[in-house]
Amino acid sequence: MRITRQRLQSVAAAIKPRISDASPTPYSWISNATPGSSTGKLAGKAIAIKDNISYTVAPTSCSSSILRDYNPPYNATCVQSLISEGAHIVGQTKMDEFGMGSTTSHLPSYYSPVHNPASPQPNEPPRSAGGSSGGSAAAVAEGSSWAALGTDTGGSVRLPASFCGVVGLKPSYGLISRRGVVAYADSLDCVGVLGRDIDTVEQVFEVVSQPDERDMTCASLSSRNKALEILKSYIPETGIEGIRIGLPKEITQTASSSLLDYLKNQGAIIQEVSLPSIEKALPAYYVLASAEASSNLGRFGGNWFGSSITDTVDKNGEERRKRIRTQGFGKEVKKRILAGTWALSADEFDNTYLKALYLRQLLRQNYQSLFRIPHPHSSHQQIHKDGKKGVIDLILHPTAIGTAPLLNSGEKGTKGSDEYSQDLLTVPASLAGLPSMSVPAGKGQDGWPLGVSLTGQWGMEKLIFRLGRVIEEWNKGQ
Ligand SMILES: NC(=O)C[C@H](N)C(=O)O
Repeated sequence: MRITRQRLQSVAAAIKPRISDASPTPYSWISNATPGSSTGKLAGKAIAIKDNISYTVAPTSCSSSILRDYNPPYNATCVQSLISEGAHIVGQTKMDEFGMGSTTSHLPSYYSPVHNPASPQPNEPPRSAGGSSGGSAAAVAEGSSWAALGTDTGGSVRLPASFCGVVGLKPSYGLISRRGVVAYADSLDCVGVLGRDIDTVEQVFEVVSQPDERDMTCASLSSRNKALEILKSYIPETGIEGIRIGLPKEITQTASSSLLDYLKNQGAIIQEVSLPSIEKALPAYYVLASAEASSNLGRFGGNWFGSSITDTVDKNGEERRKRIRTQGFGKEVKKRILAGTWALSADEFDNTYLKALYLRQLLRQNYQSLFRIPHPHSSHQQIHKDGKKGVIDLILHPTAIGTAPLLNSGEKGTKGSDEYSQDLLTVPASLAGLPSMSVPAGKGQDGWPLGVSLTGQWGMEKLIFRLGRVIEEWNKGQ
C-alpha cells in the first residue's frame, strides 16, 4: 500500500487519543501501540518525545492551537534513530507553546499545566515542572517514560530537569539533527535528552547524536571525531584526577561545600573563574531568540496550518491570515513575535539586534578564554590578548536560581518578566553553543530538587558525563 499523507493522517486520527484536557499529565498524546522491537540498543525502552518533534503517528502541535490538527508527513531524524534502535515511543509531551516559556503553563486553553511530580509531600500545592520541556521532564520523573527527548533553546531541557530532579543534557550545538523539529530560534535550538540517570541519557544521546546530511547545521563526522581526539590528548581516559573545574565568581554558588569537597577528594582541581559577560546574556538571548522566532513563525500564516480555526474561507487572504494568527497563537508567542519584529525593524536594528549579537560574541570569547581544551573549529579559537591560555575543563554552577516555582500563583517567577529570569543561568551556554548538562544535586530548604550544571568545550559531552557521574554518586548520599 502506498503511504500517503492522507493515509498517515487517518491512521493518526484513529489511534491518537488526545489526553483529557483537564488532566495535569505530562502528555499531550499517549500511544496505545505495542512496545518497540526486541532488538537494538534501545530495545523496548519507553521514550517520550516533546510535542515539537515530528512523529508521523501523532499530531505534532507544539502545544499551539495553530498546529492542533497538524500531523507531520515524516519522522524527525532523531525519532527515526530511536525507532531504528527498538525504542517504544510512548507519547508526546506538553510544552510551553513553541518552546516559549519556562513553566509549561503557556498552553492552549484545552490543556492544563503539567504538575511537577517531585513533590516532597503528597499534599503540597502544585509546582511547575519547568519549561519549556516540562512534559518530558515530568514524564521521566514520574517514571512513565524511561527517557525523553526535549528541545533546549535557552534552557528548556536543563531547567525542567533541575526542577523535577532528573538529568537533562543540552548537547553542543549541531550534534543532534534538527530535521523534523519545529524551529523556534535556529541559531540556538538543540534537541536534548532527559533521563533519571546519566547512563540513560548517555545511551540515548549516543543513538541520536549522528551526522545528518539532510540537516545542513548538523555536525559532520570529521568534526565529531576531531573533538574526541582533542579530548583524548588533553584528558586521561578515566577518572576525574586533574580535571579542572571553574566556578564563575559572578554566580552565587549554591553548590554545597560537601559536593566541592567530594570532587576535590576524587582529584578534581577547583578554582574561581570570571565570566563577566554572563551578566548581559539574558537580555541578549531574549532579543536574538525573539528576532529569530518572529521570522520562523511567519510560516504559520493560514495557508497550510491552522485550518481548523478558520471560518473565514470567504475572506481575502490578509483577513484570513490575521484571523488565524490572532486566534492560533497564544499571548506569549504573540508578544515574542512583536518584540522580535521590533528588534529587526530599520529603526531598532543597530541599537538592539546588532548589540545583542555583539554581546553574544563577547560571551563566546569569554568562555573560550577559560577553556584549556581548544575548540575543534579553529575559527572559534580565542587568541588571548595577554598570550595566556585557558586553564579549566568544565564550568560548574547551579542550573536555576531556585527550586520549582508554584504553578500559576504569580509568585516565584511563574508569570511575567520574572519568568524570564528563571533562564538566567541557562542561556549563557546556549548563546555560546556549548554542551551543558543539569544533574540533580541535593534539595532546597523547601525539600524540592536542586540541580547543578556542567558546561564544557564544544563536543566534550563524554567529559561532562564523566564528571556528572561523580556528582550523581555524591547525590545518592544526600
Ligand atoms: N525554549 C527555551 O529554551 C526556553 C526559554 N525559557 C524561552 O522561553 O525561550
